[in-house]
Amino acid sequence: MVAVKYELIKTCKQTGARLGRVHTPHGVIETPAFMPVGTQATVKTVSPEELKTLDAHIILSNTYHLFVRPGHEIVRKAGGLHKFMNWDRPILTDSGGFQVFSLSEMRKIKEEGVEFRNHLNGDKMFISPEKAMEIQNALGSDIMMAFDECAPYPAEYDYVKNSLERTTRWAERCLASHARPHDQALFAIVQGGMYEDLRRQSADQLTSMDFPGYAIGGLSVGEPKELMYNVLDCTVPLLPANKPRYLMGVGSPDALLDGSIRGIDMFDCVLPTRIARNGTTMTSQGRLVIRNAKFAEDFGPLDPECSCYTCTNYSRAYIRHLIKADETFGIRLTTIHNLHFLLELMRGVRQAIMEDRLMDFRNTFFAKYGLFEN
Ligand SMILES: Nc1nc2c(CCc3ccccc3)c3nc[nH]c3cc2c(=O)[nH]1
Ligand SMILES: [Zn+2]
Repeated sequence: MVAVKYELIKTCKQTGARLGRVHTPHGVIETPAFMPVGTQATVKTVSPEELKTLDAHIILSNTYHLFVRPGHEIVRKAGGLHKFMNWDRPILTDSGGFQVFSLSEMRKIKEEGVEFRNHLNGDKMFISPEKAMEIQNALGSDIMMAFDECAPYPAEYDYVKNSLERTTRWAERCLASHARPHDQALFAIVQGGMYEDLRRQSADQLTSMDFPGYAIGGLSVGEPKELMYNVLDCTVPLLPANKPRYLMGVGSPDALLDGSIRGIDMFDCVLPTRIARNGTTMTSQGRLVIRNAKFAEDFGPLDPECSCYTCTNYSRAYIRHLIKADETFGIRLTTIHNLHFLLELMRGVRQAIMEDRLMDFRNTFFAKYGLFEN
């Protein structure tokens, strides 16, 4: 049996969105899906039981972070990441290249791999495609990402072309050093920057190697949203319809909707957990910054339309007090709400695809969501 199998349930008649299921050794992921990020083997401040209550089907973690701390050998000795963090549902791990570039100083890219300094203690370290596979194998993630280079934005055409060709060679090396193809699926990552012909070159080279799933990388790196959508419009059709498509690093509510409409199945984003830590919440009327003085005596729920643990049991005034007092419980409450908000949004997307009304669902959401901003 292969590690990951995609089941296409139906395609929305109004849009290019698909309803599907990704079957993995640790369970099924209903798609389109939002995947919470747990970079250091925890979705910050939230327990696995709470994640199950929120009905998160899969969580993400990071090769780079677990390599530099505590070290992948410790996780391997613990019996793998599922055991280590007490999460028995699917786990996807990123391959580390992106994090090296966003976190560590003095990194050097070579054909062999990437040399960098451990961002915690300055030690010189090295990750190659083979090393990235060894680490993810030790972690035991259900879905591993190929070792790639996410080209910076903006970047020269020639740089992006050389970079995507190296990423393709690295993907071949990942495939060649894949120890457990029956338990762990290896997804390739399409690069090519914002150049349509380079996206096509990257997609054609990688789809010819027949991976069980494909990610679209090199986006959500500071480019304007419409540029991201242009890249999606030219890249998604090049990917096989019978495999999952994962848009890396994308998770704002509007992008989840417009990415789903363009046929993306899996999304990740640190946004819901990251903004929660400074008290910013996503509500049906848009972003609400709970620190704002106007909520000091507001004893209503964060979001009157939300049924999550936070909105059922606590008031804006109380959450504002906790965040102002830097109380961890306040961050737990905003994180639980934000995760519920995005997971609930994707449940709505899946229901709308089932009923062929995703464009209506999107337009209704957009009409309300911007209210708080202006
Ligand atoms: N390997 C890789 N990762 C990316 C991430 C991290 C996603 C991630 C996965 C798992 C855990 C955390 C983050 C990106 N985030 C924003 N844009 C991104 C682009 C890429 C990319 O091109 N390649
Ligand atoms: Zn809520």
